[in-house]
Amino acid sequence: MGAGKTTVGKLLAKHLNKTFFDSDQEIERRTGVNIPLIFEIEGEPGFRSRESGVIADLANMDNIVLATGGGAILNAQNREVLSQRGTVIYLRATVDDLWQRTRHDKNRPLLQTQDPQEKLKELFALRDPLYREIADIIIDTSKQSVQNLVHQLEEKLAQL
Ligand SMILES: Nc1ncnc2c1ncn2[C@@H]1O[C@H](COP(=O)(O)OP(=O)(O)O)[C@@H](O)[C@H]1O
Ligand SMILES: O=C(O)C1=C[C@@H](OP(=O)(O)O)[C@@H](O)[C@H](O)C1
Ligand SMILES: [Mg+2]
Repeated sequence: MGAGKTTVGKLLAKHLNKTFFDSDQEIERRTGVNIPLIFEIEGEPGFRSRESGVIADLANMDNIVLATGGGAILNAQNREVLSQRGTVIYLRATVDDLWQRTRHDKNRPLLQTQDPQEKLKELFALRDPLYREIADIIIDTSKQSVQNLVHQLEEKLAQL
């Protein structure tokens, strides 16, 4: 959360002339409600099930850039679908960057806790190895503008 998937993904799609999708936005479009309300009504398991459905559907499409939610990596089926069907980019960020980029946003239910910094630290420890497991490209986003990241990604993609 806060790595820049939605922001960088959207600009990357524009540069590559591909259609952009974001699994969270697609869930919101399909349900007509926002992510916090889905967590409130269905809990994290309900949200994860919707997320897997959306990722499986979108992975059937060609010529797209898909930004997932940060927790999509937790599910083995999602990892399998993403690695089989796509070129997986891991936008790596420090816990401090993630905190700075998410601290004023109330739309991430998992961070609405007493100690969101500790939560980000926990999630990073759990998820970093899983992202590494399927990433084709790993890019460090610290102190880099979104524009700059997109240029670097275009170069790295061309080299694959
Ligand atoms: N490289 C970056 N440098 C500075 N701010 C960034 C960078 N990438 C994203 N942001 C900002 O961080 C916030 C979270 O980005 P977002 O794209 O929603 O991340 P994610 O989808 O991975 O949770 C947004 O306000 C975005 O503008
Ligand atoms: O990391 C997570 O578990 C989540 C990340 C969010 O997406 P972003 O990574 O785009 O913030 C969103 O899917 C939901 O709040 C859960
Ligand atoms: Mg996002």
